[in-house]
Amino acid sequence: MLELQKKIQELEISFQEARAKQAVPPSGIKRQQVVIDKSTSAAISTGARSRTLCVPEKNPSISSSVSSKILNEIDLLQVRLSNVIASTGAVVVNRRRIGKITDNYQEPIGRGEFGQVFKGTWHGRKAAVKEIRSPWRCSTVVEARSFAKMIQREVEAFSAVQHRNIIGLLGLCMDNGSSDGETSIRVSLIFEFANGGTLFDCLFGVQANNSKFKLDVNQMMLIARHLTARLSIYCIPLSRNRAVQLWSTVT
Ligand SMILES: Nc1ncnc2c1ncn2[C@@H]1O[C@H](COP(=O)(O)OP(=O)(O)OP(=O)(O)O)[C@@H](O)[C@H]1O
Repeated sequence: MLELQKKIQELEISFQEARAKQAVPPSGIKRQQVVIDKSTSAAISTGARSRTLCVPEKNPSISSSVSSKILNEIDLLQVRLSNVIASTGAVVVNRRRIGKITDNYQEPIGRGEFGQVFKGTWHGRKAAVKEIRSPWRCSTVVEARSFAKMIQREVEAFSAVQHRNIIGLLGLCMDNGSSDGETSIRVSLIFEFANGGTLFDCLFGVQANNSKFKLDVNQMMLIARHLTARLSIYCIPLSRNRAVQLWSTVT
């Protein structure tokens, strides 16, 4: 009996020692906690480290598969956009070409809801390059898809409405603007340059009192007729101050 009690005591002691070892991590891991940074935490984080650094725990296998799905979305969008613009004469160019066209983004000329517009030169003529980045880091496939849909709608609208009074889409560039290991989508749209500014500016804004661009009632009616005739065919909703090429109509 005594023998059995001794054995049970020994077992309890070794069990407690084993529990104590599990609770205290080895010193090597403690040192790693100090040097760990946000960018590497996804690959090697444990619950304890994440709490120490307030970095949300990520499952490395899930995030890398999401990333590759987002990259697939980008590829798919590129194919879809190439198809959309195929019949318009617009072309797909690479990022280096955009740098050349805008002279490395030297001259910003405006800002819209989704990004900046830069002045550029396209085959010897003035152009405007609209830079659109996904407004959020596309960290989920759903986010990437919804951004891709928005871009596709914009490009489809410009490709469908081709008229001398509406600026034409000349080309586009699309790539993955990833940084810090996070994926974002970057799109550049190259447009004809609208010398007359926006239609809104011509009717009500800064251009309205400029004798070169000031419109009389007949010209306003003509523009309205041209626009409505074209838009009634396509029924595409355009934003209020969409840049409209008034140059040819006014001069
Ligand atoms: N083709 C162009 N030629 C000359 N200037 C342009 C052209 N496109 C845009 N701009 C300038 O850049 C500004 C921002 O244009 P952008 O199209 O981004 O804005 P937006 O009409 O508010 O569009 P969105 O709502 O889609 O962002 C315009 O107000 C205009 O001054």
